[in-house]
Amino acid sequence: SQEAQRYNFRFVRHARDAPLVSYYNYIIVGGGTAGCPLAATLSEHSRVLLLERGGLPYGNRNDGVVNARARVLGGGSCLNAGFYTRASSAYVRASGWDHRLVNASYRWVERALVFRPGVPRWQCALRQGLLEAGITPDNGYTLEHVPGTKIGGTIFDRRGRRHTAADFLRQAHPRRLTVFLHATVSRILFRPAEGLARPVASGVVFTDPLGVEHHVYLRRGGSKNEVILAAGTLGSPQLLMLSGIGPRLHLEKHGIRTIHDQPGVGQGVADNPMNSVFVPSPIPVALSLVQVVGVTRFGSFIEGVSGSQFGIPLHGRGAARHAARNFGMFSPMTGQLGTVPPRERTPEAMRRAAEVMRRLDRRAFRGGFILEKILGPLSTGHIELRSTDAHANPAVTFNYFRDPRDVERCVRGIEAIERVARSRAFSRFTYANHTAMEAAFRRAAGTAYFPVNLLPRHSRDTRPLQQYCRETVMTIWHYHGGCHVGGVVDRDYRVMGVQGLRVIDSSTFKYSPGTNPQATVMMLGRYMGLRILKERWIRKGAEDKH
Ligand SMILES: Cc1cc2nc3c(=O)[nH]c(=O)nc-3n(C[C@H](O)[C@H](O)[C@H](O)COP(=O)(O)OP(=O)(O)OC[C@H]3O[C@@H](n4cnc5c(N)ncnc54)[C@H](O)[C@@H]3O)c2cc1C
Repeated sequence: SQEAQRYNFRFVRHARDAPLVSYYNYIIVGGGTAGCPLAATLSEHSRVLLLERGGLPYGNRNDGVVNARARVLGGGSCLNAGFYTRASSAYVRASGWDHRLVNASYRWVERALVFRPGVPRWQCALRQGLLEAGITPDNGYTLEHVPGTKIGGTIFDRRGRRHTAADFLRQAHPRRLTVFLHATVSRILFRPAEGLARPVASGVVFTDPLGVEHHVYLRRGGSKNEVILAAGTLGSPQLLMLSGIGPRLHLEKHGIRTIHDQPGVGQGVADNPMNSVFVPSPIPVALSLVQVVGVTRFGSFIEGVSGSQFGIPLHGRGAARHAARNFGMFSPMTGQLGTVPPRERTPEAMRRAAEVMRRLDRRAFRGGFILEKILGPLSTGHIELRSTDAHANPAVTFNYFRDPRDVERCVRGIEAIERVARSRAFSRFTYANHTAMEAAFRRAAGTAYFPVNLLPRHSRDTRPLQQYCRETVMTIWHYHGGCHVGGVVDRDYRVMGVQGLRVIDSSTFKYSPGTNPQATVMMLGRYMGLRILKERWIRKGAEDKH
């Protein structure tokens, strides 16, 4: 695309043009939120290959809880809500990170793609409502994670244009970095270590869209050369297992030869439950994604998105025809709240879903969501292979709300949302006469046909808010874990029990950092890139002296 050309991305190529065999100092699997800053940083001094199964983001306009993950250069940063906010200093301390280097890495990220949002009225009302609801102090605009209410950063610029982790590649060394797109890595290669018990990663195999296998090896002679997985929470544990690193019994079930029996791979994955309340507005509401957050002291973070009728012209000719086909964020076809499961999206299912939506009162689409995400969470699950095909999604179980403390956090979050919705500050965006509005909605074809997840109803809890939390749980797409620090990787993100292999992405987190994770995922890519380069040069200096 023109944009890619403007950025001078001559090092980005299609996998079908890749040689069948090639050699690099670092092979990074996954050009996502962590992989791009990592590749840009490592290319400052070494030959780096970045392999991404998706395509370019530029020029592209377009358990029962339905979820999504990215397949594009830039990863999750290409489809997320764009909110940018750092981890708390307690999180940084607990992670054993170097505070100074963390701050320098956050600043590097922020110089490249973080903006201060222009806050529309609905978000201003949310902010004031949060303060009225007692989520204080008012911290103004800040990227820091602090209790109270604040405006955070965004990766959308003032013109509303999204910037993504792929933008970091503008800072890469253009002759030291090679990126292959549409390159799906199917396994990591190992060679037996001479005289050592631990197997050594020696390269990877990837397939191009024609199904041709390409082998990439680490250059020999450099003991610091490495394969680094940055394939995300679902991708990295999957690839470790496909390569023989994981729970032995599970690998044997799929006929995979065990390279290293590692029971922690795929364990401890978590997805912060998100529950939201749609607040219908008597007046049209401008589109806004997350800009404001209330950081409560009871372990719940409150945010909002508004103007869900985006894509529907509010006035003018063609508005009705357009509205009949487009439900914006609710769209069964494309919207993040589309509730027809991806595999069931047949034309007939889509037609039925659209029909139900068409019967709803148009006013049902005017307003905004106030949502809450819980800290942690304490409920965790696991990832398992479904097959040995690297293109197939693994099976993921998050066990939402298994730990009752998660439910209580949700309940307190929903109570806070109710206070915000009833606040004086929010009054122009809510109906004074709630009962009349509810009756209008009930008449309009019934929202019962409009579930937000595929979970059974009324199964566990009879207390109304607890039940509301369980029944309306969605994802906020902040899933993490599966390759925990201390379980699968050590504090330097090296996979324990093997050599020459690290994992650097959201799969290493035990808890989701800050209120929203992308800032820290990007920071980690830069931070670990700098640390790996430093290790390399210290080592090289020592070797040069001998
Ligand atoms: C809809 C949505 C909304 C969100 N909103 C926000 C928000 O507002 N603020 C925020 O902070 N966070 C948000 N997040 C979360 C945030 O975007 C993620 O936590 C983050 O992107 C995870 O980064 P990652 O590097 O771990 O994985 P990813 O960014 O997903 O990168 C993994 C990459 O690896 C590639 N890959 C996987 N397997 C292979 C393979 N075998 N071979 C080659 N390539 C492979 C994938 O295609 C992908 O590009 C949101 C996420 C989503 C999905």
